[in-house]
Order: sequence, then C-alpha cells, then structure tokens
Amino acid sequence: MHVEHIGIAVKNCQDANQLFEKLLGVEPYKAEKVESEAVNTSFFSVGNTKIELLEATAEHSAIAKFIEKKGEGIHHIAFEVEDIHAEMERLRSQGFQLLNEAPKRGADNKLVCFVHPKTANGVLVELCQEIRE
Ligand SMILES: CC[C@H](C(=O)O)C(=O)SCCNC(=O)CCNC(=O)[C@H](O)C(C)(C)COP(=O)(O)OP(=O)(O)OC[C@H]1O[C@@H](n2cnc3c(N)ncnc32)[C@H](O)[C@@H]1OP(=O)(O)O
Ligand SMILES: [Co+2]
Repeated sequence: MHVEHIGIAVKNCQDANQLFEKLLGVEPYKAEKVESEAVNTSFFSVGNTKIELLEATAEHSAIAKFIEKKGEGIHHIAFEVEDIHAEMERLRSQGFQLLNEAPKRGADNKLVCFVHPKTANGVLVELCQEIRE
C-alpha cells in the first residue's frame, strides 16, 4: 500500500492551481470533473504521490459541506491497493466503517471507496485501485 494522493478541499481550483504551481514548481497534469461526487479535481504529481485539489460543483457536495464546516484544507488520504474488494472485506472484518457498499468510479481512472473518519482516528481514508481495462 502506498499514499496514492492527498485530497485538499479548495474553494476554487483555478486559484488553488496557481498557488500549488508556485508551491510545487510544477503544473497540474490533469483536471477532471467527477459528477458522482459533485467535484472538480486538479492533480499535481509530487515524487511518487499526488496532490488532488477538490472544488465543490454543488451545495450537496461533501467538499462543500467540509469547507462550510472546516474551511479549506486537507480533506483525505488515499491509499492505492491491488484488490479493492479484498481490502474492503479486510477492513470490514477489522471493524472499520466503510462509506460505500461497493467500490465506485473515482477520478484519475480509479475505483474508490471511503472509510468513515470516526472509525479512523478522525481521518477520512480513501482506498483506490487502478481500473485495468
Ligand atoms: C471520488 C473522486 C475523488 C477521487 O479521489 O477519486 C475524491 O476523492 S472525491 C472526495 C469527496 N467525496 C467524499 O469525501 C466521499 C466520502 N465522504 C463522505 O461520505 C462524507 O463527507 C462523510 C461521511 C465523511 C461526512 O459527511 P457528513 O454528512 O456526515 O458530514 P458531517 O460534517 O456531519 O461529518 C460527520 C463527522 O465527520 C467529520 N468529517 C467530515 N468530513 C471529514 C473529513 N474529510 N475528515 C475528517 N473528519 C471529517 C465531521 O467533522 C463530523 O465530525 P464531528 O465530530 O461530528 O464534528
Ligand atoms: Co481522492
């Protein structure tokens, strides 16, 4: 398992892109809208991991709620796994609360699921598996 990306909630991807370009010295390699999560995302490659900027596209978005409550900032940590179904079963058996019954399509060509922060020391954890066509 390795940290696939760190998700950061931002009010506006365009503004945050400019800030992270200055911070990281690289341009984002991808911008992607994920309708199912009501987010726009922007990805920066940093070493062997990534920064995922997330902007809400609707009031019901998890990102909109997060920013309303906590402001902009680190939102989640995503770990890449080989077999997301097996990992979901393993985590369930370990007592973690999963937020989705089955993996769903995320950004950047991944299947994803989430672990409720209240069962992970206050950290929203995402598991992601590369979609192998
Ligand atoms: C999939 C596209 C992309 C990708 O990588 O591919 C993404 O990463 S999309 C990311 C956005 N989508 C999600 O986050 C989906 C999973 N999240 C959720 O289902 C909700 O956000 C949930 C359940 C974590 C919280 O929703 P809820 O409606 O319960 O909001 P509350 O404000 O009532 O929160 C309850 C409780 O949890 C704490 N909380 C909420 N968000 C976070 C967080 N990101 N990190 C840590 N803790 C969080 C919140 O403070 C509340 O705690 P309390 O002690 O009661 O105040
Ligand atoms: Co993510």
